[in-house]
Amino acid sequence: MTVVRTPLVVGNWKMNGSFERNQPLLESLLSHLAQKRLPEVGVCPPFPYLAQVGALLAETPVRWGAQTVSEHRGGAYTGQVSATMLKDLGCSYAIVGHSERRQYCAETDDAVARQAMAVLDSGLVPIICVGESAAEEAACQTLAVIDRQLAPVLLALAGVADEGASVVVAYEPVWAIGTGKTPTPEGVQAVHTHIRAALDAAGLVQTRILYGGSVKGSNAETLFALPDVDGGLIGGAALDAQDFSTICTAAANRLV
Ligand SMILES: O=C(CO)COP(=O)(O)O
Repeated sequence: MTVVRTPLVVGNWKMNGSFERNQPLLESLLSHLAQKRLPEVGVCPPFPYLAQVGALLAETPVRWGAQTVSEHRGGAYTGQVSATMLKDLGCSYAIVGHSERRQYCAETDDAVARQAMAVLDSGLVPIICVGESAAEEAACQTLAVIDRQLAPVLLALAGVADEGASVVVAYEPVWAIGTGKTPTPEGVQAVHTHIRAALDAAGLVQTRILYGGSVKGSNAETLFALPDVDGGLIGGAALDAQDFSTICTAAANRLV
């Protein structure tokens, strides 16, 4: 049986944007995307801009989501935002376990798995990030690190395997983020093959695997032509409407 996975491109704005800059960026993006064959496309601005972005993107093909989320459902967790609140804001996605959160906010593999389940339980799609550091890559630990990061997620998802289409995994080598460096296409494919096998073994055949880390308009086509790359998670290039739209169009080549 051939499994069809809709290609997906998500822009992670990180801690960038302002009310003033968001509107022209999105208007320009929408005009670049108009009349194009599109994959599924989303943007994840900082929390304060979700309502603005949601209002600008309502009735357009572009969806929106958050960059992190609480693992808790509600209550005395000062400063945290729950998945149901994101749902109220019209979000489609929440990124969890981004390496910047693992690094700067000490998020653990188990906490990331709990966040992913909170997102899933609220009817949103978790985009679960995994990836090795430069030191881990140099020590040939890439696959071991990814297995360790994915293990609690796969355990938590064991009971909800039929929700595979509602889960996304993003492979982001930490050393490729914001550096202009990317693994070779063979290197990307090797890791994606490994993740694909782990997901398939867990019954998550519909789960999409994105690549992230210095994706640009200039390399997107090569990366998205790889058999197990279902799209991309884009940082810096998502802040440039033209570059981001080129990346989106490259992913549309995967549409069947
Ligand atoms: O971290 C990333 C997306 O989540 C990737 O960032 P860059 O595309 O800027 O390398």
